[in-house]
Amino acid sequence: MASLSCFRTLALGACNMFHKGSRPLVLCGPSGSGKSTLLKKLFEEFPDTFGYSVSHTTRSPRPGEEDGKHYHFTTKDKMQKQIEQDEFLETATFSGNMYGTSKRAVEEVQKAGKICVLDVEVQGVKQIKQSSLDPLYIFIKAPSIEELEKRLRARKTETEDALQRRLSIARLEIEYELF
Ligand SMILES: Nc1ncnc2c1ncn2[C@@H]1O[C@H](COP(=O)(O)OP(=O)(O)OP(=O)(O)O)[C@@H](O)[C@H]1O
Repeated sequence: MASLSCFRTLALGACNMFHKGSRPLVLCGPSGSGKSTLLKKLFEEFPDTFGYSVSHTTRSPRPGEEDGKHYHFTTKDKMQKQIEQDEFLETATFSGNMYGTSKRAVEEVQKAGKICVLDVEVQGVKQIKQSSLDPLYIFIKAPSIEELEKRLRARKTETEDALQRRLSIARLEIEYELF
């Protein structure tokens, strides 16, 4: 995959050039652009260099998902309180569930001596830009909306409704260059 070597070079190069301490990387791009695919390969290839921050969510765990590993599973009340206490870098609501990245989740990766990588939606990017995190941003560009649709259909993870929702958000993100 050509884009993987570009991404690898960019991620490592950016960290070598700018990195003092452990400056996080924020990865963003439309649904289907390949963020998870690239991250999976990056973590496989450099397990000691990069670490993923564990997000919070108020949705129920799916079979096989472990608390603290895949997500920090929490309640709306608890998460709301933590947001009020300024413990989150970014939060979003999707399909009635809250999601977010806590400051502590990033610090835990940094304490382990790794560069923290965050995979966030456009709303999250806007919030992170207002925070003190000061990360490096990597935008994964989509080849075309048609290609995104083809990839998301082939991934077979979405219902038709969810797929259409993702595509209309992607279309707006691309048209208005929201990133
Ligand atoms: N460069 C590529 N060329 C072709 N197919 C790809 C490429 N990158 C990823 N894919 C495929 O496209 C689908 C979407 O990729 P992926 O899940 O990584 O996207 P994503 O950006 O993380 O999406 P989301 O934001 O919805 O989680 C996957 O089935 C993946 O195998």
